[in-house]
Amino acid sequence: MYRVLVADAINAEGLQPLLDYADAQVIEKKVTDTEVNLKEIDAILVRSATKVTEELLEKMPQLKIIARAGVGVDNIDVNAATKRGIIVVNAPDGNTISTAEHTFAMMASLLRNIPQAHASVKNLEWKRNAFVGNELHGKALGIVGLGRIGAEIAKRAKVFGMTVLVFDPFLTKERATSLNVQSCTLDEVLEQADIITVHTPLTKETKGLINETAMKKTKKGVYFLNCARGGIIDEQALAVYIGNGHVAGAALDVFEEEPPGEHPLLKFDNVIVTPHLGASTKEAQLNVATQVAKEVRTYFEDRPVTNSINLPAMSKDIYEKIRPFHHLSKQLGSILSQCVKEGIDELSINYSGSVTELETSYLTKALISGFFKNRIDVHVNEVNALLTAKERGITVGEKISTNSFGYANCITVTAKVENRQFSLRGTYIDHYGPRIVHMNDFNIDFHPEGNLLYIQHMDRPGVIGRVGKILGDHAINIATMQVGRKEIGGEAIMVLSFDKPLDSTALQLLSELDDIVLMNQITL
Ligand SMILES: NC(=O)C1=CN([C@@H]2O[C@H](COP(=O)(O)OP(=O)(O)OC[C@H]3O[C@@H](n4cnc5c(N)ncnc54)[C@H](O)[C@@H]3O)[C@@H](O)[C@H]2O)C=CC1
Ligand SMILES: O=C(O)C(=O)COP(=O)(O)O
Repeated sequence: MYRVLVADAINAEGLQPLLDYADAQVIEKKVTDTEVNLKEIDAILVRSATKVTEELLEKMPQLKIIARAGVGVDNIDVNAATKRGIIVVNAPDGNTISTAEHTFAMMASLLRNIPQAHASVKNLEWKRNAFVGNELHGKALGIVGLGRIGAEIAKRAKVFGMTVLVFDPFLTKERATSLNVQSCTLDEVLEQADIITVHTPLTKETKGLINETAMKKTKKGVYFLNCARGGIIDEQALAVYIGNGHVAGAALDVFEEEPPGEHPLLKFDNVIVTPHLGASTKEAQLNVATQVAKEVRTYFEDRPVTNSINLPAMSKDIYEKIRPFHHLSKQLGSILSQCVKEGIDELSINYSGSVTELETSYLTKALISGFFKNRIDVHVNEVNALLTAKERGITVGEKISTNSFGYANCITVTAKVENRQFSLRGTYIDHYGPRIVHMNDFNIDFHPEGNLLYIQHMDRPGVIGRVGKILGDHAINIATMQVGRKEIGGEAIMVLSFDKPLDSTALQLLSELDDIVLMNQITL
């Protein structure tokens, strides 16, 4: 039974995919609630209120997936989650329209003094001259960050007869042309725009992007909007520039600290505010809740999630194609780990044939996770595989080659240790399954499943017989046996499979046999 903690106010109807799932128990409580046993939680659903810090993650050893019912993941320590192999997903487009509409409503309100006029009339006043505003029509709107929300705002601004100037370092010419916006530098936006609105995520690069130096470059009478994240526009600088009359007004939905408390910006009449309401519509909340509930359920059902922040995205079709190779990669990693017991310096993975058409980086991560399974205490999966290898000083190399050794597809992995290397090659044959076809320079052919014994020995008469006798004496039934050699009388290998693992006495006797060079029991 999976335990899912819904830690923030998430639309109840949207949670239905999880409530309907027999293998999940949904607990709607805050992380600080003493009734919640954080140690048992497998999945957590949050909005922006709950801060998923490294400290919180330490208290949740079972946690497998963090789902953000919204866009911004700045309240989640994604690096700490990744290190622990915890998948982070969000709902990237469920609240785009709501946030764009809210920003537009704020912009119109700001230029027409609607909140101030509303309060005045409610106060039984009728001051028509006090609230003379400005038209949006004909104004230059500067958009910083032309992603999903920025683009929806640009479309609306065009309909209102505004010129749209955009600063987004990742904006392509094609996208700028198709949205009919002018691609600019940040300075051009600052110098030319009448109204500036920010729509980037909050990152190290965007924190304080609009600071005092930036504000100095703006036109006198400029308006600012922040419906993205507190801190992208430096609050102190804004207060100074509103205070000295350079900035005509600001509309803020978000703050560096939420709620902002006694904030200097709240004292200005020309600063209008909402309590982080961008995504707060029935439609958006239903969208984002449904999206993340489905994602978490998908994850529990062992299918690929779509909107992960720390895993490559994969459609259902692609996943079906990659699935057999994913399994083969894990098995290759696991066999390698059981055959090379010492610490390794390098893992090189070579893909050839049809498998190269797939997302091989995902297979590399699967192979590494198979390698670390049962080797280290940390739970390693595709999320933290590369990071774990790096932390342990293992260099990982991935190559694509044209030689597939006569097979339709091939994955070859070589582990380099100080003075030796060990390689393995696997293939997936349709309607037949995964096969290991090459092991440490020997051709072989076996199914990588169950209890196996790998023996490297001298190719001399009687070796196979002596191995058989020891196993027979211990009443051990050999299920399958494959042999391979390079030349007569040289070294050879055998791979045997059994119904159950060998006991230590049989293993000891086998290892003492003359002519046996290397022996490894493999459990898959
Ligand atoms: N007020 C609210 O309730 C809501 C706020 N948001 C905030 O809005 C942000 C944007 O959301 P979306 O448009 O959905 O995200 P998005 O990922 O589609 O767009 C972000 C854009 O910012 C651009 N960008 C990144 N770094 C930049 C930089 N240094 N300078 C200029 N542009 C940069 C990216 O290229 C991208 O085009 C979210 O990260 C979130 O923090 C989102 C939803 C609701
Ligand atoms: O989706 C986002 O990034 C938002 O800021 C919305 O936040 P919320 O879920 O309303 O707390």
